[in-house]
Amino acid sequence: MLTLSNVNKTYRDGTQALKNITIDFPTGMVGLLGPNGAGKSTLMRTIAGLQSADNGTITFNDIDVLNNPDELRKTLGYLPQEFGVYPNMSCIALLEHMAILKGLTPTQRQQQIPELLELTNLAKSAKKSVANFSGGMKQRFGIAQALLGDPKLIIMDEPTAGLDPMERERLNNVLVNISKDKLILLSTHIVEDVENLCNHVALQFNGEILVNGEIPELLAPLEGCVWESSTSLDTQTPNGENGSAHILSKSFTYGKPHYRIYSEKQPTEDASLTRTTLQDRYFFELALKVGSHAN
Ligand SMILES: Nc1ncnc2c1ncn2[C@@H]1O[C@H](COP(=O)(O)OP(=O)(O)OP(=O)(O)O)[C@@H](O)[C@H]1O
Repeated sequence: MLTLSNVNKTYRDGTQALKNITIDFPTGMVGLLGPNGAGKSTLMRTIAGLQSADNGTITFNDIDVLNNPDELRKTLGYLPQEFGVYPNMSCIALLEHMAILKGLTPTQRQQQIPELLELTNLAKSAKKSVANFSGGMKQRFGIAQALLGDPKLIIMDEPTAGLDPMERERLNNVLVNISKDKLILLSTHIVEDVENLCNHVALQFNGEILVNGEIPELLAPLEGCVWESSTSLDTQTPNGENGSAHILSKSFTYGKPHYRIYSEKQPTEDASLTRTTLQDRYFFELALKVGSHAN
């Protein structure tokens, strides 16, 4: 269990990136979902002990993370948003090098490196230079290095960013296979990835955690109130006679608009009730904070 209590972070220019974050993350695959600038990377880097918090406490099992980041590092795997420039080394040589830096013994290295290459589907490319890998292969390499030493806490900052659909699917398969006895914290602004992979999710916005829980629990309050419609609402009716109604999202099908509307009663003539998705809850929470964005 990872526990954060009253964690705050304000950057030197006055940006308050974390506002009194108090949250528990259970074992398994956990999604941290939020728009650009929500504070996800700041939170991930702080949990990983890579930057300080102004105050508060973070514990992972019995480790006091903020006061003892070296202790956490022994059981941490971290996949940053940007890896920077890769040296011109083969995939296997670079993994070997990183394993040595992580303190793995020769026996552990001999056992783990081939296993990780298989798991991440890189065995056939082991002798190729990582610098020449495609974006998806680099992300899979990032996961392989994060898993060296069998860490119990794995932090992945936007692992699927910039990947094509096939590579995203490949990466998702790898992630599902490794999440058995570990806490994998995955930050993203792609709702679908969280819905596909995670049972537990925290929604972050403007430095705050808006809601946190198992996905079915988060969807329950909106059940029976999400409608699909090809027509928009005439006006937003936050407290109108017919109860509150607002547009959650607007998309297009073959060029025609398609609305998802939150409403306690049928909001338009052609509206039909539909299954609530995590995206609906996400937009519902954002609308409460900033107003509907989809008129
Ligand atoms: N080193 C820094 N100095 C000043 N402000 C920063 C710094 N790093 C991040 N910020 C600001 O803190 C806020 C949160 O940024 P952060 O990168 O943590 O968000 P994010 O949710 O990861 O965003 P994205 O999805 O775009 O990566 C933003 O307003 C950002 O501009």
